Amino acid sequence: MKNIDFEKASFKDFENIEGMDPYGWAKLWGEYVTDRSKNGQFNYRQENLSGCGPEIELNLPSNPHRNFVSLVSNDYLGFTQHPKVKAAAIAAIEKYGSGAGASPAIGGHYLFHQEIENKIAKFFKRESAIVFSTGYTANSSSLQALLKKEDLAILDMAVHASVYEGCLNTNVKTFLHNDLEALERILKTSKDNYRTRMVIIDGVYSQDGDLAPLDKIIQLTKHYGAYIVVDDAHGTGVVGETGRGVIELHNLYKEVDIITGTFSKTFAHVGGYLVASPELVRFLKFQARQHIFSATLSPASACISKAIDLVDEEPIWMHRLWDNIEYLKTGLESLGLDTGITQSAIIPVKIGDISLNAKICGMLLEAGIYANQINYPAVSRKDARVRMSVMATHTHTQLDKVLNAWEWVIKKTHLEK
Ligand SMILES: Cc1ncc(COP(=O)(O)O)c(C=O)c1O
Repeated sequence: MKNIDFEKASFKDFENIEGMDPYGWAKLWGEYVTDRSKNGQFNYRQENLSGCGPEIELNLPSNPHRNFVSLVSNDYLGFTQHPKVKAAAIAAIEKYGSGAGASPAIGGHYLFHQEIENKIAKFFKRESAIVFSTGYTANSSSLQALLKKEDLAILDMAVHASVYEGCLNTNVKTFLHNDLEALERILKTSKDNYRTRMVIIDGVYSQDGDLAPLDKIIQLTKHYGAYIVVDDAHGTGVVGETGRGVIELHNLYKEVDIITGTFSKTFAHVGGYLVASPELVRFLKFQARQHIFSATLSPASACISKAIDLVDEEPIWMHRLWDNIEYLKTGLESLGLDTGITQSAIIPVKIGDISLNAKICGMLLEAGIYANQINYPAVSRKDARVRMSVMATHTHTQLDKVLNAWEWVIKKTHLEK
C-alpha cells in the first residue's frame, strides 16, 4: 500500500488508490489514535452511568459536574427511553428468555426475527430483508459474501469502516466524497474489467451530516451498468417526509439494489439489516458467514419492531427532532459558528486545529456539555471539529445550555467564523 504520512496527508491522498488494502487505512488510523490517546489528546470512552438520553450522568472524577447534556447519541428519535419500546423488550424476554441460543440457520431464527425482517423490508417498500447482530456486520459480512476477486467495489471514501472491511476480498477504488466526476471516471474506465461493479455510498454522512446526491449517483450507476448499495444508518428516521432517509427524498426505493442500515440509532437497540431482492437475501442467508455461524438478535431485540412502528405511529418525534435541529443550528450560527453543510441531525462545528478542538471539547465538558471531538485522520487536518448529534427529546432548555456554553467558549478562545 502507498506510504501515507498521516500528519501531512489530506483525504485526496486516499483517492482512488488502485489495489488499496482497505484495512490499511483502519490500521493506520488505529495506531494514530492510540498514539494520541497516550498523550491525552483524544477524549474518548467517557464512562456513562445512566444510559442513553438527552441528559446523562458521566463518571469524570476531575469534573465538577455529574450530569451533562449529551450530544453524542445516535438515538435520534429518543426511542431507547420510549415506554412502548422498553415494554416490548421486557415482554419478549418474558416470552422467549434472555438469549436466542443458536445462530439463525440452526435453531436461532425466531418469530420475532422474522417479524423484524418483514417489517424493515416493508418500511423500505420492498419484499425481503435479512437481519444481522450489528449494523457493522450487515455491511461487512454481506459485502464479503457478494464481492470477490473478479469484482470491483467503488466507494465514496467517506463510507463507514464496515464497508471497507466488507471489501477485503475484492478490488476497491475510492472516489472523493460526493465527487460525481470522479465516480464517473472510475465507472467509465473500469467497464470491461470486472464481473460485477458495485458503488457503495452512505445516505447521510456521519462527519458532516451531509447527504449523498442519490438521484445523480443512480443515473450514473444505471448508465454504466453498476449496482448501487446505500447505507443510510444516519438518515433513517431523520431524513425524508416519513423518515425513510435519502431514498425517500428521491423516491428511489426500487432503484437502489441494496439498502443497509442499523438498529442501533433511530431503531433504539442494536443490530443491522440489509434490504434487497428475495433472491439476494436468500443468497446471503446461506453465504454471509456471520449470519450462518453467529447468533443474531437476542429476544430483547423484539423491541425493534415497536421502534419501527413508532416512526409512523408517532411522527411527533421526527417533528420535534427537526425543531431541535433548526433551533441548535440557528443558535450556533447566530453566535458566528460555522455548521457546514449538514442537512441532518449531525451538527459539526469546524474548529480546524486539533489542539484547539481538544481544548474546546474539554471546555464544553467543564460547562456540562458532552460533545464528540472529531480529529484528523477521521477528518482531514483542517477539518477538526466538534460534532453534536441532536435528539428529538432534547428540551430547548438543554439546547440553551449548549448555546450558553458555546458563547462562553467563544469569549475565552476568540473563536469566530
Ligand atoms: C454509516 C454507518 N454504517 C454502519 C454503522 C455500524 O452500525 P452499528 O454500530 O450498529 O454496528 C455505523 C455506526 O456508527 C455507521 O455510522
